[in-house]
Amino acid sequence: MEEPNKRIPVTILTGFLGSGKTTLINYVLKASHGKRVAVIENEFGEIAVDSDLIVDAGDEIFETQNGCICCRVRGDLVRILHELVEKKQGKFDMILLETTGLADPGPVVQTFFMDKTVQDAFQIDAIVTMVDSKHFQMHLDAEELQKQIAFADRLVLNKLDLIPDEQEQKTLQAKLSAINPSAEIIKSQFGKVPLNEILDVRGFDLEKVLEREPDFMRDAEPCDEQGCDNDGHNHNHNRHDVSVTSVGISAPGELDFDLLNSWVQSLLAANGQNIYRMKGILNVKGEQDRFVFQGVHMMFDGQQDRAWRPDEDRTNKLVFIGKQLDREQLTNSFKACIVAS
Ligand SMILES: Nc1nc2c(ncn2[C@@H]2O[C@H](COP(=O)(O)OP(=O)(O)OP(=O)(O)O)[C@@H](O)[C@H]2O)c(=O)[nH]1
Repeated sequence: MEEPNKRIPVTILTGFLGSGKTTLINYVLKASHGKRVAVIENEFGEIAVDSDLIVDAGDEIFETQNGCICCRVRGDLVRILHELVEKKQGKFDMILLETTGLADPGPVVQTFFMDKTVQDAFQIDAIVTMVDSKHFQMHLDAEELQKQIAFADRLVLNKLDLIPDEQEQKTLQAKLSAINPSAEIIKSQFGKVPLNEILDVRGFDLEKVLEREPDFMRDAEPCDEQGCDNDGHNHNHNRHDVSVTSVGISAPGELDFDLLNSWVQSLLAANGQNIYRMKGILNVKGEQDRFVFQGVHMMFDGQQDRAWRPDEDRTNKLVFIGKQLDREQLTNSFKACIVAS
């Protein structure tokens, strides 16, 4: 076995839907730390847009198949890690692994201890959990969120611009500490954190996990479900709250900006509580730039991003994640914003 310090550190970045994981990744990629970073992206939604939202900083982005790596596509994570060992050895100093907003970090961690090639090549540096200070209390009954907080070595209390009151910030910190007293809490706005507090911190300790959950590694049993695409490692097919679903829309055409605006307003007024997350890259008529569309519950942000590349496919791509999503209604009402050609 190689020396532990020769193994590539992996930062597992977790956090509920829309908490700011991709924003933090972009901050890390743009910062001057001199490290070569490989990013592994895992998305829950039917259509993947995160890899298109990551800045092009010359780093490599690997996308797992859609579906959560904590269950359905765990084998795909192992495949990517093997590829990194076989073809990319010596090309990266660290890995940032972004899990879906609904991931249970436990099985993701197990993956790093169940395969010899992976175990010899990688070492979990820390589990960093992003917490949306504006919305996390709405989801505290979600088991996924509780596990993300409980597993964290570092908790990044993000979006503090939305909670300016210091007393309120302290109350939020106390709530997090009640769930996980040992994780250090780092305050943040738009993912801006001192990088030496989240990277290369040697914060992960399997012994600590085993103290908390003695059966943690014993849970790893082969799956014998027919048709399962997992490579034999443990996972629970009912791990997620099944009432949370995703609707993806992929539609060519140019959008009328005013119609788009009214559509978003009425959508949020009618369904804001149930739409946990929406995001997309849109083609607005008359614009040379991509329009990036982001929503977390009632908070919506739409802005122009970089220019479309000449050979780029301008198909509108968007995804909704939430409860009681009406696919037909969402798709038809969105398509009504496309300008007739
Ligand atoms: N006001 C405010 N908005 C933020 C902050 N950090 C991120 N956001 C916004 O929150 C939205 C979601 O951010 P992302 O970084 O995409 O969140 P995520 O955790 O990667 O989302 P998923 O991967 O879809 O779960 C975006 O519109 C961001 O611009 C912050 O500190 N303050």
